[in-house]
Amino acid sequence: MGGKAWRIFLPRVHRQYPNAGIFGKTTLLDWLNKYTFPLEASLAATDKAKKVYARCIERTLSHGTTTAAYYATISVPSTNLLADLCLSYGQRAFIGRVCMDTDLQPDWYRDSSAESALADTKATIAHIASIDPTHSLICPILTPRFAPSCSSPLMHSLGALQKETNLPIQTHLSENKNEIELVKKLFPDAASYTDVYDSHGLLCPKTILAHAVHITEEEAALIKKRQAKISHCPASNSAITSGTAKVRWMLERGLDVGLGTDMSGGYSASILEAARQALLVSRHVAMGGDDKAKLSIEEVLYLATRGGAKVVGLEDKIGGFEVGMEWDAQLITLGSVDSESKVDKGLVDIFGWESWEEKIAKWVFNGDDRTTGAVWVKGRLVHERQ
Ligand SMILES: O=c1[nH]c(=O)c2nc[nH]c2[nH]1
Repeated sequence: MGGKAWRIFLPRVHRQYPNAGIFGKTTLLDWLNKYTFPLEASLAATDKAKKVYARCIERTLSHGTTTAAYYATISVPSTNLLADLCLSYGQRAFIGRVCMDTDLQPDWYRDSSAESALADTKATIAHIASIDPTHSLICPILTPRFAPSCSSPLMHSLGALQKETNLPIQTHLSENKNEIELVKKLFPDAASYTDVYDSHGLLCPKTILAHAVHITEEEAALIKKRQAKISHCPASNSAITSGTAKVRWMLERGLDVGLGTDMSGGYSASILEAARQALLVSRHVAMGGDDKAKLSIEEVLYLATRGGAKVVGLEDKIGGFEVGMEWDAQLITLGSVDSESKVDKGLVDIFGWESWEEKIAKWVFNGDDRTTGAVWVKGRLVHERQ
């Protein structure tokens, strides 16, 4: 496979990158309080944020991630810094200044009001307009963290801003059962968790809903009707014990699904790892009695490439090799075992008798950043393995 190129996208990353792998036995709500809010708050210090974000971008590029949707933090300077860094490294990115104004989060890490959250969101939008006016590489993304984090006025104002600007939106949906119970308590009049977003004008074709592990038939129908998109985050869903999302079930209902690493709920910066985990989680769903739930290698690679491109609304530009698309690609190099059984430097042992499909399968299960030789975004070489 050396000399061939393959594309990979990453529709979702968090700013909690330094916590990758640190989650203990927590689940979503205690994980947020114990690990996530303290780290995010600390990134208001721009020298620390610079170190963290630069490494995160280098790391995701080294794994072949040409496009990322980032949840930054509530801090405008450090969110703007993330946008600057993505632009200078050449990574295509959606940059979200996180909105969260309720007392779910501690007073030392939350927006002081819906008005200030909106004003700070606009400040980041203005900054990105100043560095990339046509959003050719960097685009703002409206980011209400999740329903329990946001007051109704804040969600309404972000819904109105979306209508005014046509910018994309990202948020979390139905990740964990305790979270769903909390949403029911906080929004007793809503028909469902998904309906909370819909009734605030936040569900549209440009909405990326992360997780959606426990959505009901009615919620799937509403997501389909609004043409909102789903980011499946299998590593995170397992790591913080959220549940097994039923991706086959989503696809059968015509939903658009891509993959997310969701660091640091997820432990890895690699979208290839997310593809692997999506395949394995689908087998856990199958073990629950639905054998057709299993996803194939082709299907998880679709989710990681064209699926992800559609989730971020760039399916006409990236995700495939059609004439007229932009050159976002990675070069993948496998190993080879020679006749004396000496192994070359490659990571994946190819003996020479494997079919093309078998080589791809070996790569999916055994590859990592060492098999990513080079990465291009919009034709620019943004990573080369030394
Ligand atoms: O995976 C997640 N990461 C987060 O930061 C978050 N916040 C709310 N819900 C969340 N889920």
